[in-house]
Amino acid sequence: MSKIVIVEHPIIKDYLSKIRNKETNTKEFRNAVKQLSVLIGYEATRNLKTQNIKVQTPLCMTQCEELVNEDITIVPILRAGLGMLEGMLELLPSARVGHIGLERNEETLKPREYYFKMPGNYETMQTFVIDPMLATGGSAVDAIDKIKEKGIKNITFICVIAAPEGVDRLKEAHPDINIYMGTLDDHLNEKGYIVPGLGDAGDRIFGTL
Ligand SMILES: O=P(O)(O)OC[C@H]1O[C@H](OP(=O)(O)OP(=O)(O)O)[C@H](O)[C@@H]1O
Ligand SMILES: O=c1cc[nH]c(=O)[nH]1
Ligand SMILES: [Mg+2]
Repeated sequence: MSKIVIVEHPIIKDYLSKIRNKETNTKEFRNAVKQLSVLIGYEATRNLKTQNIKVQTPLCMTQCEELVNEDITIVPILRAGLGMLEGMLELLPSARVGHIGLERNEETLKPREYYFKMPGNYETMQTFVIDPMLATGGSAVDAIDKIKEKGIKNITFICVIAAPEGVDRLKEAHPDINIYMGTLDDHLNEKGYIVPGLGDAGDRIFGTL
């Protein structure tokens, strides 16, 4: 069963109000998405393994914990997922990066794949798939289908805003995937946009309005 986590925090709420606001410019929008990625990603990486190490402080030897050097890959769904990459790499600076290019057809709302590149060691790899928006869920389901085809099993999906329709579709298609989000919105409109949402995340991150 999928674990569905809405990461509740006053700083997340504050950044969400910035990205929802249609007056927020590209620079501020990009920065807010990056900060949200760090805050949501922090929670999504809570179960990473640590190992004991001894550290000499200026006063004495002490027992500490460091991250186990696991094979971690962050997978942004292009384009908008790229807006979350910098924040995730701040948390996991040694992670590798895979890319999946998907674009929703405005009429059918079905995603079209135009790029796919994943680093190797699929059996042991732990992946974090990132995309600010989970709307119908079509893009996330397709991206995770493709990742699983490579034999990758350990997958977490992280988004900023999700619609109930997308969460239901993703957890039904991939019940083994945990989903982390900054907020769960109300519904999708007739054009497949999340309401209240923020509009088109890719356009707002890259200034292609
Ligand atoms: O859940 P879904 O209904 O599939 O919608 C969500 C997808 O739509 C957006 O990407 P878009 O297709 O606009 O591409 P872009 O990132 O290049 O703007 C968003 O970043 C997701 O990938
Ligand atoms: O509201 C939405 C839905 C899909 N993609 C977006 O960027 N925004
Ligand atoms: Mg878009």
